[in-house]
Amino acid sequence: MTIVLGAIADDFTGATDLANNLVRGGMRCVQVIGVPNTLPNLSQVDAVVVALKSRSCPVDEAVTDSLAALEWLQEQGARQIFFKYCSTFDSTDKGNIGPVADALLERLGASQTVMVPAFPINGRTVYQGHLFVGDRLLNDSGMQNHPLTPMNDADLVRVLSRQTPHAVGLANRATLAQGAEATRQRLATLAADGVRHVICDTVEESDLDVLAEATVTQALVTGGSGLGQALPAQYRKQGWLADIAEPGRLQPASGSTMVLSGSCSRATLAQVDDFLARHPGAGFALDPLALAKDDKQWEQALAFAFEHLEQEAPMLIYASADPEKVKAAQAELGVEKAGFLVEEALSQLAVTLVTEGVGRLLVAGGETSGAVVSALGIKAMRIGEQIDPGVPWTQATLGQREAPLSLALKSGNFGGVDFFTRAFEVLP
Ligand SMILES: Nc1ncnc2c1ncn2[C@@H]1O[C@H](COP(=O)(O)OP(=O)(O)OP(=O)(O)O)[C@@H](O)[C@H]1O
Ligand SMILES: O=C(O)[C@@H](O)C(=O)CO
Repeated sequence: MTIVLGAIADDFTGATDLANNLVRGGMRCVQVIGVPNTLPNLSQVDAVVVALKSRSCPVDEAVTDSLAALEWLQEQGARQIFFKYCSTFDSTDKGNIGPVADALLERLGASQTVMVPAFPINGRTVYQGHLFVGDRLLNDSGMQNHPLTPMNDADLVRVLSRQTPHAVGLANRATLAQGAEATRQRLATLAADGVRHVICDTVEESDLDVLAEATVTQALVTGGSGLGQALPAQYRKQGWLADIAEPGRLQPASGSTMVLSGSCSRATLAQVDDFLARHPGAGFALDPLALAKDDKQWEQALAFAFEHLEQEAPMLIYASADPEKVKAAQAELGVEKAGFLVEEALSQLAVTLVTEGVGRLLVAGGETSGAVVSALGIKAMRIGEQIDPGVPWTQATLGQREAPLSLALKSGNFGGVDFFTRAFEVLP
């Protein structure tokens, strides 16, 4: 039994986002953390998403890890490879989207791939190659303040051209409106002209269906999870998928609840405020400047958490802060150290508190989720019910727990304003 789709995700929340859409498309999907040391049982699996922490690491590391994931997915017989990155194209002029896509194409012996970041249901659209978040251009959406990958240019052809030596082209909406065959022709014409990466307009969900039909036989596709919601139907048309599988049912959740947030996105800041308004006194703020001095603040956070564990009360521990505070910490500590201090503190709190009884854990932020999940030693996750578009509940088996850990990894920009409260209400 071979798998149909093998996906390589550049962060952990993006991995669960894509896995969620594949499951909602009727595929049996498993998410693994990194390349597995031991082969999981894939006999009843149609798609595997390999979650990496390769979005903001050095380019060479991102390429090496992505190629290792590709090799493993090819060994599982994947018919198509999907490189999943952020719907807001989170990257810098160094990469890592361009260099990783180039390396995957070269290893696959392919000459072209499509770049489809859009996820219209969550307000991510592309028009004439320009990325919008809602009605704002990317560089005016708040993503210009991202702590690690500030996005200051919405023109994706220009952005990607700074990351790769190869030609970047555009398949615009006028082409997509003519249907899948016209889109295929456009891609072929661009390929004949040596264009290796094609940014694809996407304004409505129907554009994703056209792109999925036009690219289902391409060795590599890349983008956000939106394309992942359209591809399963095309796999069925190809005869690669037998039936529509029901979403996996998670086991009943158990243990105390906890929210950890390292995301500084506008959406997450609003979710933090909403939680604190609903649960006065249930939040503890971490500050990287304090964390840099000594262990005092971390110990205070732990004491806060133990107090709430005893009361079985909801709790939020967060470093989420407005751009001015983030920039001040980065100015004093450096971007990388500030980020590391927060990720380290949150991940170590997660390890201690899961051992002490937390069984329902919500983590906000992709890099933050990567640090927490890796510190917990999680190797694979089952995908459950969707909470909001792009964010499902998942479950993972941990050595130290009899019952599985219920885990929601929330992409920074996703989820309704009441997400930190409502997520636990929809958990089975
Ligand atoms: N107060 C702070 N000062 C400086 N850096 C911070 C602060 N709080 C969080 N960070 C860092 O900012 C980064 C946030 O990235 P993360 O990917 O976790 O969130 P996000 O980008 O909003 O989520 P996503 O990637 O899912 O969109 C992390 O490295 C985190 O450690
Ligand atoms: O596509 C998105 O926006 C998310 O899945 C993501 O990548 C968050 O890091």
